[in-house]
Amino acid sequence: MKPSVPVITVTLNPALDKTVTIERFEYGGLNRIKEMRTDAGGKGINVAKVLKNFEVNASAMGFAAGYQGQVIRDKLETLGIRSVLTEAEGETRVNLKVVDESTRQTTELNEPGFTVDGALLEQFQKALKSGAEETSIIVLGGSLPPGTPRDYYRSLIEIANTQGIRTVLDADGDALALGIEASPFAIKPNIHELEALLGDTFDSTERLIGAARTLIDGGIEYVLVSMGAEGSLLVNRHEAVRASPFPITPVSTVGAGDSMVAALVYSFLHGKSFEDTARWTSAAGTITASKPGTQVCTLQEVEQSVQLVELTHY
Ligand SMILES: Nc1ncnc2c1ncn2[C@@H]1O[C@H](COP(=O)(O)OP(=O)(O)OP(=O)(O)O)[C@@H](O)[C@H]1O
Ligand SMILES: O=P(O)(O)OC[C@@]1(O)O[C@H](CO)[C@@H](O)[C@@H]1O
Repeated sequence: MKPSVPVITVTLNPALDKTVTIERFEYGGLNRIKEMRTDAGGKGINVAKVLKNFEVNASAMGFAAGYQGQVIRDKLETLGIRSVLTEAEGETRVNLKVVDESTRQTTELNEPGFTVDGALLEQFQKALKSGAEETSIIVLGGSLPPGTPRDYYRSLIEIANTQGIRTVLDADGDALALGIEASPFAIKPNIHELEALLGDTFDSTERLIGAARTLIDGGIEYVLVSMGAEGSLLVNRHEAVRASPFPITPVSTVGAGDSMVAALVYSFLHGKSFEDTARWTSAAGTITASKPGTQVCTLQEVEQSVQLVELTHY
């Protein structure tokens, strides 16, 4: 019997994340690297890593190319994550994450990635359709590789909708703007992505809730907005809760947003209350922000800290 796979994550543009730590980053100067690590990255892949830690069976689908693509597959296999990454031509990107120890800030340098063609994209749609037969949630995350039509997420969400599968979209720019036209079940923009999407700035929680409700009126069920150290806001048609993270020493915030997406999926699968969902997503993001490289939170760490998240109801 085939094992049931409740979640598929889609990463069309994966990356080998190379995180370098520098004592004090000097723009325009010579910077000596103190520590370095590489992780399998890309938003959907990070979500799959967290779900693995949360004991949820997930399949990481998408593309990969060349030597770096194989490194990613091998790393996922070592982590015990099932991956179905269709081979593309060229080479998978290396995304450089520079952690400045003095400011605790991370600067990200993301490559565009390999180029894909129409035939490969069509093949992927078919693979997703048949792979999703036993799936209840599909997560679509990250940038689209060059050659991908900007409305590709919309087409994948439409496929999921016709199969009665819930979707969570975490993208920015046109990929997000066009993707939401198909009414994904949930989205997780950060505040900057949301402001860019709606062409406005939101200087109060009330205004932010109003913006989220505009999207909900368009057919999305849940909007989770992340705001870095300022925490997050979870909104649906009836409720809105702001979550303030517990104090941490940020080490590398890369993957923090993806950990929130994974906790959102986990909360949906376990039928958690709206309030608990706000706690779980916040705790997951916060713990990952306190870890080096693209390393992510564990189930035990999140369970131990959910009660430390402070909630404000609106
Ligand atoms: N400096 C910080 N201190 C405490 N918590 C943080 C900090 N930075 C991030 N977090 C936690 O991580 C969550 C997600 O952060 P952020 O809004 O930066 O996500 P993001 O931009 O989607 O990140 P990424 O795309 O790199 O995964 C926040 O809601 C918060 O809980
Ligand atoms: O360039 P994209 O696809 O928008 O984002 C890719 C990326 O920055 O997102 C993840 C963190 O969320 C990293 O693992 C990866 O390098």
